[in-house]
Amino acid sequence: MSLAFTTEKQLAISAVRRACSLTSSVFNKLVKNETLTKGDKSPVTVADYSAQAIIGSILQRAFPQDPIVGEEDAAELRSESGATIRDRIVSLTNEALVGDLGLGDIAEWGIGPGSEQTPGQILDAIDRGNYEGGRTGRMWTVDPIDGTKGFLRGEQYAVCLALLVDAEVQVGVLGCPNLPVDPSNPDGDKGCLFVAVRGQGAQQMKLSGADPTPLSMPPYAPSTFNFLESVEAAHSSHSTNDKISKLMGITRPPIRMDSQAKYACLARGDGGAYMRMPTGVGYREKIWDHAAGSLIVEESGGIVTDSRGQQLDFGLGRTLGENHGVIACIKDAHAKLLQAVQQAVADEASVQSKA
Ligand SMILES: Nc1ncnc2c1ncn2[C@@H]1O[C@H](COP(=O)(O)O)[C@@H](O)[C@H]1OP(=O)(O)O
Ligand SMILES: [Mg+2]
Ligand SMILES: [Mg+2]
Ligand SMILES: [Mg+2]
Repeated sequence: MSLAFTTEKQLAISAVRRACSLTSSVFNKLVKNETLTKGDKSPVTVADYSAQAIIGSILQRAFPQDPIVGEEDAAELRSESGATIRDRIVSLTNEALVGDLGLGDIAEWGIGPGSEQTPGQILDAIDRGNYEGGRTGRMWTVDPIDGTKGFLRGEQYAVCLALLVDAEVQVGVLGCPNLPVDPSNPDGDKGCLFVAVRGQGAQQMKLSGADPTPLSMPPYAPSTFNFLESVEAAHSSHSTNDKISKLMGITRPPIRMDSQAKYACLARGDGGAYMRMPTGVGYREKIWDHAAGSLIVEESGGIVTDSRGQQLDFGLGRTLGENHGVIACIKDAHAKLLQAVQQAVADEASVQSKA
């Protein structure tokens, strides 16, 4: 019997790997005027656009019927002021597309020597990410660089791609170019790829595709349990985590890291929970920030819910809807953690109502 989603899994690995080699090489060459600030004040670089163009272009060739919910769009690049950055993105994308075929790559996906695209095709590949999402059918979701701030600091970031079918994540891939392959040797080789298919487990491999190893989360051990959380205090509430941590009796400090690399690290046994509690500014979490990572954690034996204990709903459109936070955790610690979360949320609400 052939396994479900074999082609989709291989394609997602190939696309993410190609995008990762681009982001790594751009990091070393990035110049100041290659970073723009978007309407919401967040940064976006030529690497974000080019990585989305690569993934969009490969998906277009392999699965032309599948819509894509992607973080970036090409509107700015189509404007007159976007000409310089557009030319750079076109040449970076083509450089990456024509790179030699690697393990599992298929030339029919529009990669390898001779696969150049026109500027118009490259902008269209980025704009394929404009799909609004929804509850039914197949769709991909892509975050070409998750944790752009981490990328710019030379720290953690992730290239993220997931396939959803009827609002359920079926395939998830995270490429983490700056993540140590062996967590016990932080100064050793860097560059990991994490992949999961629903019902088939999760694996870590090197970015080259070599050395696939199954992931399985360790059982709950109170003495080593701690939180993974954002570096940026504006993205999730450090102070709420601190209260939850005290209620749980956790003594180890949190591990701060940008991007969905937190899901990947949790899946391979770091910390014990990835906590993303809202900061109260009305921000809605995006589906591309959680689809791949949540499946990787679930397929490694973990559990992912919001702060009410409910499953994340990927069928609401481009966002996860009203923000009740995200809690990804070792399965047998989840009930205890949820109790502490609800206590902390109730305490915060009562302090606010008295203020
Ligand atoms: N106010 C906010 N609350 C939560 N997440 C945010 C907020 N602003 C931006 N983000 C998103 O958080 C993600 C990074 O998370 P982390 O802090 O865990 O690394 C990015 O996708 C980033 O979006 P963007 O890509 O638009 O910058
Ligand atoms: Mg961004
Ligand atoms: Mg991003
Ligand atoms: Mg993101």
